Amino acid sequence: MTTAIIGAGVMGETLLSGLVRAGRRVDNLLVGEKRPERAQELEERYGVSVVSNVEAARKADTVALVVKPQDMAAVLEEIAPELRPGQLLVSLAAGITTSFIESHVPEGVAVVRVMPNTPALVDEGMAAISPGSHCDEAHLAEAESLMASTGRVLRIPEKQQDAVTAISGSGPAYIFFVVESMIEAGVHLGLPRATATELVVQTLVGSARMLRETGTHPAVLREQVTSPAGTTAAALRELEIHRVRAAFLAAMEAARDRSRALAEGS
Ligand SMILES: NC(=O)C1=CN([C@@H]2O[C@H](COP(=O)(O)OP(=O)(O)OC[C@H]3O[C@@H](n4cnc5c(N)ncnc54)[C@H](O)[C@@H]3O)[C@@H](O)[C@H]2O)C=CC1
Ligand SMILES: O=C(O)[C@@H]1CCC=N1
Repeated sequence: MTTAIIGAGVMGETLLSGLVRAGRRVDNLLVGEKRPERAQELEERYGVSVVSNVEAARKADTVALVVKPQDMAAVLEEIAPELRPGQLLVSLAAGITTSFIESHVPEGVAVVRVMPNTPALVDEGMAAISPGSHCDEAHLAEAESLMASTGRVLRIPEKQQDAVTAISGSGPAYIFFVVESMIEAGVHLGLPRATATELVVQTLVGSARMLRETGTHPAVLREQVTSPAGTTAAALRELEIHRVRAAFLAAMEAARDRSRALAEGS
């Protein structure tokens, strides 16, 4: 089975590196990438063949589309003449619907929409997948196995994809923003930057493992840290005064709305 990745930027390389780590032979992988210097970098780093999009589409059983949503129509128009019924297109682009892709390719080409995230780079990715209308169980299983090489995979109805994009697709950026803010706060409180960074990163990793390994509700875990009239209660009161919970809700609604707008080409 040959897999092609068209668009090898941040997310395309994340997928490529995951497939290589998972033991996929590079002679079963092809890459289509517009920027020549980037193509050369990937050939040197992975020993993978970078070919034209047309050749990638002709030779591959599965084609992963990892270009920006705004570039999707042009790529589909370019590769459509090479595509055949039964072939699988896996789109990782935010906002782009399976019906949009199906309307640009020959009848019978199977389409799966995926929302991945960058922790896939360390095999801790979260991907949500949804089938298009010509997609059978084998196609969905193939997309699932592609994404399982870099983390967890959830099957979801496509109508949930914009919300998923707002939560787990963009999610790592919110976490990194919180981490950055806590490190800066540590520096303001007089800690050396390296000390603040180690404290925050280990606190994040430890808290994440507690959530996963205990299965306890986050509110309960938070209460366990919050001593009566203690330091944590003082800090949490400030977060509530500054409406941080409401800000998270507004931020994720904005991301969901942006994902919907990308579907309309804006
Ligand atoms: N970066 C992230 O955290 C996530 C990104 N995505 C989705 O992944 C897709 C790619 O995003 P990034 O990797 O962040 O963007 P990027 O800009 O890093 O990568 C896009 C790549 O596509 C290439 N490209 C553009 N037009 C092309 C064409 N006609 N033929 C071949 N290659 C072409 C560009 O040269 C670039 O290397 C987007 O649709 C985005 O919505 C989804 C989830 C998370
Ligand atoms: O910001 C974006 O549009 C992409 C999709 C999800 C994460 N990054």
